[in-house]
Amino acid sequence: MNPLVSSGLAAHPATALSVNVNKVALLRNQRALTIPSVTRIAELALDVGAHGITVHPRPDERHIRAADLPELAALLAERPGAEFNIEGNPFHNLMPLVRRFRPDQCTFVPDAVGQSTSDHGWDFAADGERLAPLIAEARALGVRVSLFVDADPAAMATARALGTDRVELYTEPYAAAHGAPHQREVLARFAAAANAALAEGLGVNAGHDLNHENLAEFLRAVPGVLEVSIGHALIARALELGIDAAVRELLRAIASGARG
Ligand SMILES: CC(=O)[C@@H](O)[C@H](O)COP(=O)(O)O
Ligand SMILES: NCC(=O)COP(=O)(O)O
Repeated sequence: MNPLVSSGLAAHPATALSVNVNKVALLRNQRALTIPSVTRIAELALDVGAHGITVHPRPDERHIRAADLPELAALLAERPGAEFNIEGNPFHNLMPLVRRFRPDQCTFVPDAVGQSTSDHGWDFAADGERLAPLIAEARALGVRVSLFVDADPAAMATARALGTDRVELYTEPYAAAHGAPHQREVLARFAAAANAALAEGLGVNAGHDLNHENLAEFLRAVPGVLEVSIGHALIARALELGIDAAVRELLRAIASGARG
């Protein structure tokens, strides 16, 4: 049963929380040591109710390394229902990892090799033709595919035609608008994009710069969000509160958003 429901945090199955552990690896990589342990933090997050773990092993291995994935995959394999989501650019280093680890989900992100962080969704006019066979390959391996997209309702029919299972709405524009006068307008755009995706039969994920302060409002305004992946702000909060409390804080925000 969904931990949110079993824990009483939600009256019904709600949006799943996937904890992104990139920033644990970023800190670990500053020394030739094994602490903080990416796998241990992932384990603690799952223990307190996170639905899954997300990693974004970038080609330069600035944080998550390919060597981190076997232990994480083994941890998740021990947890029935817990999901492993591997993000990356399928034209760079992602596909060999998808083929080897066959995660529950892979999220195709159009980042350039040296890009400082993810900051835009796919340009299907430019890349759609190259994406389609890779989407088909991942799905044939039994891996759900999610495409990282901007909140553009007009792009959802193309996303569907490319064969993806889900889209992940890039939420930094919402996070940047949170609390500002134009927040309502920005949320309306995200709601329109989510409704367009749902109308195409796509699942809706969301992520980037979501946090305990902005998450509930997002979920109240944007329909059908199956999964949020949250990393940077969660790990920052965990430095203050501890990982248990930081994850529980987000689970409460999800439950609050689900209640409307
Ligand atoms: C795709 C996305 O928005 C994030 O999942 C991404 O993993 C952030 O990457 P960094 O942690 O390297 O900023
Ligand atoms: N896909 C978004 C993600 O995994 C984490 O993004 P962030 O919370 O680190 O901005």
